[in-house]
Amino acid sequence: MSDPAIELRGISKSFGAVKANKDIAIRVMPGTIHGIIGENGAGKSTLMSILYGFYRADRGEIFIRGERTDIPDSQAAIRAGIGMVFQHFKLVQNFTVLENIVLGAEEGALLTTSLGKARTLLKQLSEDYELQVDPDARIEDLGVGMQQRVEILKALYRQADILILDEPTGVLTPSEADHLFRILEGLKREGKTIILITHKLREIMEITDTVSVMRRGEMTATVKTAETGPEELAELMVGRKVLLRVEKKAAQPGARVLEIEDLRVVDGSGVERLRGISLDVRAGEILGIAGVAGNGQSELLEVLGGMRSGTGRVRVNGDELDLVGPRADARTRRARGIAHVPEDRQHEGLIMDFHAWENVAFGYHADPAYNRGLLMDNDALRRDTERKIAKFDVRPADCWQTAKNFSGGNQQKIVIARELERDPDLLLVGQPTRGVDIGAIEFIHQQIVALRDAGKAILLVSVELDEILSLSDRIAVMFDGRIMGERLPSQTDERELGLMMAGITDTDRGHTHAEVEGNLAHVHGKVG
Ligand SMILES: Nc1ncnc2c1ncn2[C@@H]1O[C@H](COP(=O)(O)OP(=O)(O)OP(=O)(O)O)[C@@H](O)[C@H]1O
Repeated sequence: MSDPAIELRGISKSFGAVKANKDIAIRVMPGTIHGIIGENGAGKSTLMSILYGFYRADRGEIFIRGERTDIPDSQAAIRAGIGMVFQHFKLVQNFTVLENIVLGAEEGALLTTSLGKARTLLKQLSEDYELQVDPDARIEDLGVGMQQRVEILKALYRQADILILDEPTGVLTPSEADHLFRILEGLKREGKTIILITHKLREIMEITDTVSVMRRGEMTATVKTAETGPEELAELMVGRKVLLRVEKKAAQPGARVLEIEDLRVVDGSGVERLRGISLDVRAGEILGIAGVAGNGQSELLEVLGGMRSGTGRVRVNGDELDLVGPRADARTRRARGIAHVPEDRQHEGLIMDFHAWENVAFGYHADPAYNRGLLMDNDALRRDTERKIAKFDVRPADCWQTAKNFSGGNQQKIVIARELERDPDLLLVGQPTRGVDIGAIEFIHQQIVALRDAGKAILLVSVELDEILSLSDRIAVMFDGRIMGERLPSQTDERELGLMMAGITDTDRGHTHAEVEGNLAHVHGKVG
């Protein structure tokens, strides 16, 4: 039997008191796709960062193709044939594809000669692996799916034969994700080794050969994918049975809480992002907005949350909201009973250098419960944060930890805890479970349903059709700044929603698959 492509022995890494990796052992065989799953904060990204030379392990050894290898930095990882495709791409936005690919891998002083050679090699790689991209396109003009292809090409150009992908499908449309999987299968056939980190068990079942489970810093199990199933994996990850479907009673919709008429938003470059949205959400109801990212869903949440201005009419509990001017801000919205979980937690949901408790305190400054005369009652705020952190199982449960040092999923839990615990009349929630593990997804979904059952109105935006279909009482599909139509979850399916998301309605069915793909590519091209 051949040596493992990667073998880690006894890898440990601590950040202060947090033991992110404890005595990890794993063997990844060449020519296989090896999945790594685990709860938020289990230590997956830390382990991959050690393998890619971003962090140094406190202890332990790395063997690449049977040879003990020291990986002090990412140059050493690249020399060892390891490539990494990040969640947040590291491409230079105003460079072309070709320039990005050669960047850092230039051969000599004469960049022009190497650009010529690079172009030939790039063309070859694109053909071999179904990774077509225009070498002269600027990154800023490409959609996320294309940018990801560039990242993969960049690794292949550097002759990586081990590829690490950290949650690669989080930002992709379903058809882009399918394409990515075909690429990964192709790479595997060529003998490459792939490590795939994902929270989506469906992807693990579909594409991996072997799957390893991390739990609280330890590698707790490695199983053959063919010999397991989603329920068993969920239990291995979380240590208990997890409900993979949302359990909820039929909705009991009451009065209209949110009423929107002809809402329009024009962005900074004069492009109309919302082109006359009309919809309403009742008390005790979840309205899900399905759509490919970039079709106006973000602008909808932002204008309702008081983060950008618009025109049209919006009423909450019968009272008109200002859409421009000083009273169109987030603070006024909060006072009107609106809570907002923004889609982009790192930029809009949290201040990354602030402590957890300070982040949980946002928006509560005017609350008499936390005021002591003219000053904030910080002790009361911290006690309150401790309660919320415990309830939402944020790990580590430390209100003095800075936001940036929590794992991605735990950052999301902090924002969700803050906003859901406001007990709002209207909850605006964007991508509530992005990057969140299945145990936490179950919990967050239960909390959203509980809020609905308490008679609150919920406007949910998600690119995950599963989530939209299982949580929503009604679904509206957005395309190109408009509502394409509404459906009841029981009367539709992923296929119909997928077509509507590509701008195709019942009346113009009969489009070919290529036209739908073309439409989607068009949407992406515009979004960049
Ligand atoms: N630079 C850092 N400083 C302090 N603590 C850190 C740092 N990086 C990670 N941690 C902690 O190490 C633990 C493991 O985090 P890691 O990001 O590896 O988890 P993960 O399994 O990738 O989680 P997720 O699924 O949420 O991305 C967490 O408790 C996290 O808070």
